[in-house]
Amino acid sequence: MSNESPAVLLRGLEKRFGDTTAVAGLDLSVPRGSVLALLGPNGAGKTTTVEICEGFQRPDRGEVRVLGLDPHTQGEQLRPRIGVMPQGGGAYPGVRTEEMLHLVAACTANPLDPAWLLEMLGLESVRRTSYKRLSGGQQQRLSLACALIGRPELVFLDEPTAGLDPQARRLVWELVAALRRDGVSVLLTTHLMDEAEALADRVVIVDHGRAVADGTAEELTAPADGKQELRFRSQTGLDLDLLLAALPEGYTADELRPGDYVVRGEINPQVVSTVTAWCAQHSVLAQELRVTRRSLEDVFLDLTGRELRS
Ligand SMILES: Nc1ncnc2c1ncn2[C@@H]1O[C@H](COP(=O)(O)OP(=O)(O)OP(=O)(O)O)[C@@H](O)[C@H]1O
Repeated sequence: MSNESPAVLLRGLEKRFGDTTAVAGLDLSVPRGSVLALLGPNGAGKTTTVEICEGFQRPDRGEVRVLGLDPHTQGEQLRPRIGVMPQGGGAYPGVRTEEMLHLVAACTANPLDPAWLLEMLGLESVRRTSYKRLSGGQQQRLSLACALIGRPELVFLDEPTAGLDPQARRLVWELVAALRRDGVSVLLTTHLMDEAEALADRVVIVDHGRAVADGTAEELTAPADGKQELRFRSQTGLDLDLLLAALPEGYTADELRPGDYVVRGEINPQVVSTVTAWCAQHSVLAQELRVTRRSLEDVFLDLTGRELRS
C-alpha cells in the first residue's frame, strides 16, 4: 500500500494555537518523486504544516499520510525514511560540523559518506569549526547535509535558501534537482518565487492556512480571462494617464519600478500598436517591449494581497 500512496497526502488538515488558526482545512498531495513548493505570506501556516508532516506537531483534525504512514502514531517507522531541514538550523551550539554530521549518520541505517557530503556542500574547510562559529549560510548548509545523510525517500526543506548567498543558493538548487533526478520526493517552503519556479513540479500557494492555488508555475501564471501584460522599459515618470486615455476602457498601466512599465488587460495587436504609436508621439523609446504572462509574484500578490503581514 505505502508504495502506491503519494509521498505526502493531507486532507482537511486543521491546527489551532489558542485563538490562532494556523492551518484551516488544508488539502495537499505530493506525488512520489516530485518537488512541491509551498508558498505563502508570513504566518500562512507553512511551517506548521511541515511540522505536522514531520510528526513534530499533532493536527487537531484531518488526515495526514506521509509515505503512507501516520507521522504521529507511526513515527518510528517513518523517521528513518525522511530527511528534515528545519527553519533556523537546530544543532547543538558546541558541536563541530563534522561531528554533527557523524552523529546524525550514526542514527541512520545506510548513510552517505559524511566527507563526501561536506565537500559537496562546500563545508570541508569548516569541518572542525563549532556550529555556533559557522556563518548563517554554513549553518544552513550543515542543516541540509543532516537532512540528506540518511538517503531519505522524502525530504522536508523549510526555507532552505533563506539567508544564503547566490553561490550557496545555486548549490542548494542543484542538490534539490539532483534529489529529484534520483526519485526523492521533496516538500519545500520558500518565499522566493524564482526558487519555486526553478525547482518545483507543483506550487501550492497557502494563505490563512488554506490552499488558494495549486498547479505548475506555468498553469498558475497562465493568462487569466485572456489577460496578459505588455511590458517595456523607458525613461522614468511617463504620464500613464495620457497613455491610458489612448487605450480602450478597462486597461491599467503602472510603473512597477522606476522606468519599468506594465500595461494590463487583453493585449491584442491593436493594443500593442496603440502603445507603440503613443510612445512614438511622445518621443518615448520603448525598450524590451514584450507581451508576457503574469509573473508568479504577481499571481501570489493578487491572491494573498499586497499588505504586509504582521
Ligand atoms: N507554537 C505556536 N504557538 C502559537 N502560535 C503559533 C505556534 N506556531 C505557529 N503559530 C502561529 O500560527 C500561524 C502560522 O504560523 P507558521 O509558522 O506555520 O506560518 P508560516 O507560513 O511558516 O510563516 P513564515 O513564512 O513567517 O515562516 C502564525 O500566526 C503563528 O504565529
